[in-house]
Amino acid sequence: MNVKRITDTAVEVKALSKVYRKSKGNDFTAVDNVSFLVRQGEVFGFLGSNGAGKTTTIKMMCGLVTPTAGQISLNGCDVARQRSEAMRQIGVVLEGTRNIYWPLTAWQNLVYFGNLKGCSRRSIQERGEALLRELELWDRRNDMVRNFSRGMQQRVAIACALIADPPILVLDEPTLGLDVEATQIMKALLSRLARDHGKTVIITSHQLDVVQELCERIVIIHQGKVIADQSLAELLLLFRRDYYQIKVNGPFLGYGDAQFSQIAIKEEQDVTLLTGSISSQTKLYSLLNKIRKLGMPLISVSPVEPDLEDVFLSLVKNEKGGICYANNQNHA
Ligand SMILES: Nc1ncnc2c1ncn2[C@@H]1O[C@H](COP(=O)(O)OP(=O)(O)OP(=O)(O)O)[C@@H](O)[C@H]1O
Repeated sequence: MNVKRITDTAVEVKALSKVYRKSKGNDFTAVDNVSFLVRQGEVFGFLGSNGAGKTTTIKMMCGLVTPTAGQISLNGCDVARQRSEAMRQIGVVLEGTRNIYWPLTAWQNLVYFGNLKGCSRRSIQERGEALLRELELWDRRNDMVRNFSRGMQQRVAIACALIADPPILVLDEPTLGLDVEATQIMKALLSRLARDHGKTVIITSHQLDVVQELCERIVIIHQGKVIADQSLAELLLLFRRDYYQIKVNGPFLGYGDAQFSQIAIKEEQDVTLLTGSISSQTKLYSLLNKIRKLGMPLISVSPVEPDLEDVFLSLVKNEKGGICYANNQNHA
């Protein structure tokens, strides 16, 4: 049992915490006792609202931030104690930073990062060509990346992260700022990397439709703590029985009313859609009563299948945080 778990696990994050020391003792806990596993070869989603602690966790995984407590192991190599071996396991593309050099060509970037990671000249030539062909950039290899579209720059960054052939690839917001076509290309690429090349792909994203399409398993963190750790299928089932959509005519008139605090509100042309987890008939009738009192004409009430965005909002909006804690770490 143990052996299977060790060989199957690509990333093990155990009781990880990060406290940022601030002046006058105002310390801030960005990551709070976080544990999760990522299996080899899976596409894994690491989700959370702004400021939840995702980037801090990822930076600890790739050795850029030192944890206050806890351990991270990458394919069995401890990031703190076997640093160089652990770093050989992982390629990272961080969001909001220049992961590649804009005045260099795509090819020069690959050579630069290949050298930095200690790859031989031959392996840079062979792997660099294979990567650029796979990412459909071979014909543009001699163009400066400054002149590339954002989607192409993102693909060059992924090629550079993969030049030393690490088994784990971590991508922070891989589809941010990409148009529909570039997003499709990126999604297909990430699926292929896991399916055909056996890579473990970890992504963070606020684009939950992308995550829903790609990821087999998902961890959600909120205020530094894990609030869900499930397969996508299990997450989607969490609120299935008590998820309703209420359709009313006209604009929403209940902003600021606490009764709607956990309901997603979407105004669409002449109608408003109120969607959320309504866990009892009493709550449903009380909500309908409120809608009547506010003078919003009711069109329909129907049970709906929640998507990942609905589930995410229900978990994160839950005032008690953690009450919906959904955990399934049984990977054996
Ligand atoms: N170097 C730092 N010093 C102090 N606080 C920091 C530092 N880096 C991050 N934080 C704080 O830690 C918290 C978590 O930040 P982090 O960047 O990990 O969140 P995130 O989940 O990646 O958010 P986003 O989705 O907005 O990128 C935030 O409140 C942030 O302000």
